[in-house]
This record gives sequence, structure tokens and C-alpha cells, in this order.
Amino acid sequence: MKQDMIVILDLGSRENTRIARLVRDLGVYSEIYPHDITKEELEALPNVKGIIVNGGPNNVVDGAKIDVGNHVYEMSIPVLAAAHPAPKATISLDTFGTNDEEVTSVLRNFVFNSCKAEANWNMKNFIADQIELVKKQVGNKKVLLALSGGVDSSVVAALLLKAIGDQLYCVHVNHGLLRKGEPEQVIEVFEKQMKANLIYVDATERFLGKLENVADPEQKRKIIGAEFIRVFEEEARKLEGIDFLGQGTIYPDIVESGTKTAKMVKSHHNVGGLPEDLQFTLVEPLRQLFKDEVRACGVELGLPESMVYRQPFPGPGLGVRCLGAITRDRLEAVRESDAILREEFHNAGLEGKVWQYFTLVPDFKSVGVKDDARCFEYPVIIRAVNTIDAMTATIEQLEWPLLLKITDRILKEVKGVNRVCYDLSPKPTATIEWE
Ligand SMILES: Nc1ncnc2c1ncn2[C@@H]1O[C@H](COP(=O)(O)OP(=O)(O)OP(=O)(O)O)[C@@H](O)[C@H]1O
Repeated sequence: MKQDMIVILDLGSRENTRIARLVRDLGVYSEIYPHDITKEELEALPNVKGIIVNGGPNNVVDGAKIDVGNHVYEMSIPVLAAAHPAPKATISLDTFGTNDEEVTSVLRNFVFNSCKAEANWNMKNFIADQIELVKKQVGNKKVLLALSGGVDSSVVAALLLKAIGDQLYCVHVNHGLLRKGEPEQVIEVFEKQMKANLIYVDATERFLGKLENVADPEQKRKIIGAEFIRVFEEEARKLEGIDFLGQGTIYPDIVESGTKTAKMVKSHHNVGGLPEDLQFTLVEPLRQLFKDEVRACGVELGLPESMVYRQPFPGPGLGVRCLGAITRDRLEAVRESDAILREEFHNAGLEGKVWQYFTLVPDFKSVGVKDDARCFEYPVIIRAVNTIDAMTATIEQLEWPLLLKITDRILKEVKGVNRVCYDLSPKPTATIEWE
């Protein structure tokens, strides 16, 4: 193992994530574990140079104070106890302080002087360590991975390929709701370039059939999710002797599901809902990474930037941007207009600058004129928003010439469309997606 590690024990503090990031900013890898980690579990972690017991006022669960076991202090590993009474800490603090510089100076002293950790955290070493761990976990067994072509599953796929090569089986499901060029890119990158075992399933007809005449957004999402599990399950059953399921779980997924310490564990299974008899052990090499680190990992693994810096895309795909009951003509109009929008944002240097931008097509028509004749066609609505946490969002103030150019191209190139609108609504009151 190449990297030293500082372990942060979670006693419910909201600061855990910040401390982990600040330790990593010092160049030392850090991971967060539940407060009730056992002696054996702690001993099994590689290269632990120091432990931070991060206390604070949230250390009460169901009326009882929670604490770490005494073994934490008896392992001859330096311990920093912050806002927490500790029998034998190397360093005890009342609190970590509020500004990052203060906290960093305490951490620097602990990490380098007390723990003698080396600043050897970088993507190369992270990848090398994860490869070693995955090899140890998987042995000569097979791993199945649902590969969406999104950032997280693509980075996991690339990492697992490096670790176990053709013991990895990737399944990419085309549900007919992917963006233009996406299934082609998955095939090009993973099958042609990286030589992965890629199972490509074109289930377009199946999904669109199930979605026919379904207008309720919740119902649409449910059908897409359930059908995805069914297709994936069928593929899994065709393959023999699979013991592991690879997943692109990343640290924010774990925090969102509620950490163990917060007693909110709502198991986060990305590919949730697989039948009971399909029992897999999970392989989740990115589970301790933040999104920007996942991207850096993807770049280091040689994935194309367009994949690694892809904007967020909803699970049900274009299905929720073809409003109401999905029809093939409107779905095509969403896909084509979205491709134009992305191309023009790329040309204008806005890619990576605007958080999310897409088009949608509602299920009503308006009157227009084309070639001197009256026409009755769909509008395309453009949405471009910026946000930090997706809880609130502001709209991007696009330049008029760019908006006019995109409008012109959509009206000329997309079939069945006679009108383009720009959605000016922030969140709140509007959500980012329409459905
Ligand atoms: N079309 C698909 N084909 C294969 N797997 C998929 C597909 N869509 C989703 N998945 C699987 O379900 C997981 C969760 O999908 P979701 O749309 O919530 O994306 P995510 O958590 O942002 O991950 P990613 O960045 O990999 O898409 C994905 O990581 C992937 O493993």
C-alpha cells in the first residue's frame, strides 16, 4: 500500500467531511468510519497513522451518548480528540475552531508531527492502492457492473478493468432515453478502446412500450426504475458464477443516505431492488471519494474529458424531459435539441461553467408558419441553471446572440418544432427538472 491514512471516527459531527477534506488538502489520505468500529476492523485498515475522534454536541443518539471503544486509545496510534472527553489522547482540543486556517494548523501539527504521516495522497497512489485492495477482495472471481456511461460508474469501470481485467462484466442498458451519442460513446470507450467485456442491451422498444400512454411523472420514474432492474437481472442470470457487484457509490451518496452513526442507515444500493436470490458482495472502490476527486481519478485512468466532466443527468434520462406521456416524435425532438444545445454551449466555452443545461419538449402544440403554410407543432424549452447544492438554483444569464443562434438551429434542424422558449425560473419556485 502506498498511502498513509488518517482515520476520522464519526460521532455525529457535521464537521467530519470538512476535516477529511482538510486532511486530504494537506496531502494525506483520510477516511471516515463509524464510531463503533471494532478493534479488528481498525487493525485491518492499511497504513493508519493517526485517528481523529471528532466529537461535539451531536453525539447523542436516541437519548444516549455515543462514544468510541477504549481500544481506539490502546493501539499505539496517535489520537486527536476534538470536543470529546478522551482517556489518553495525544492531543485534546475543546473545539476545532471555525476558520479553515486554524483547523489546518492543528491538523498539520497532528498529522505530520504526532503521526509522522507522509504527504503521499495523490490519484496515482490512490488508484494503485485500490487496485491492490480490489484484487485482494475479488481474487479470481467475477464482478458485474451496471455501466450507465455517467461519471461514477464509468470511473469504477475503468478502475476495475485495471484491477481485474476480463473478470469484469459491464452491462450497459440503452433504455431509449439516453442522450444523443451516449450508448455509442460507452461502446467506443469501454469495448473498443479499453477492451472490456461489455454487454450492450438495446431495450428501447421494451421501455417505450411500457411507458406508452403513461403521463404521470412519478409513474414514469417508477416504470423506468423497475424495468431497469428487470433488464439488469435478466443479464445477470445469463452470466454464470458472478459473486460481486461493482458500484459507483461515492462519499456524498453515503452521507445522503445517512451515516451509520446518525442511525439513519437507509442502505444505499445504487442498483437497488435486485431480487433476494441474486446475492452479491459489493465492490465500491470510490466510496470514500468526493465528486471532484472521482473526476480526477477518471482523468488519471485515461477516460475522455467529455465523460469525466459530464453534467449531471437524471436516472430516468430524457424520459422526464419529454413531458407527459412519452411519444417517439417528441423524444426525438428532445434528443436532437439537447444535442444542439450541448454543442453550442461547448463552442461558446460554457461547458463546465454552467452547472446543468438541457432542453425539454412539453406535450402541447402551438400554431406557427413554415414555408408559407400554417403549422401546428411542439415548442422546445431551454433550461440552464447554476447551483452549489441542487437545493436552490439560479438561471444562467445567457447572451442573446447565443440564445438566438441555438433557437435558429433548433428551428431549422429539429423536426416538428416551431417555437423555442427560455425558462427564466429560479429554484424555488421551480425545480431544476420539470418532472
Ligand atoms: N442505462 C444504464 N445502464 C447501465 N447501468 C445504469 C444505467 N443507468 C443507471 N445505471 C446504474 O445505476 C447507477 C445509478 O444511476 P444514476 O442514474 O442514479 O446515476 P449516478 O448515481 O449519477 O451514477 P453514474 O454517474 O454512474 O450515472 C449507475 O451508477 C449505474 O451503475
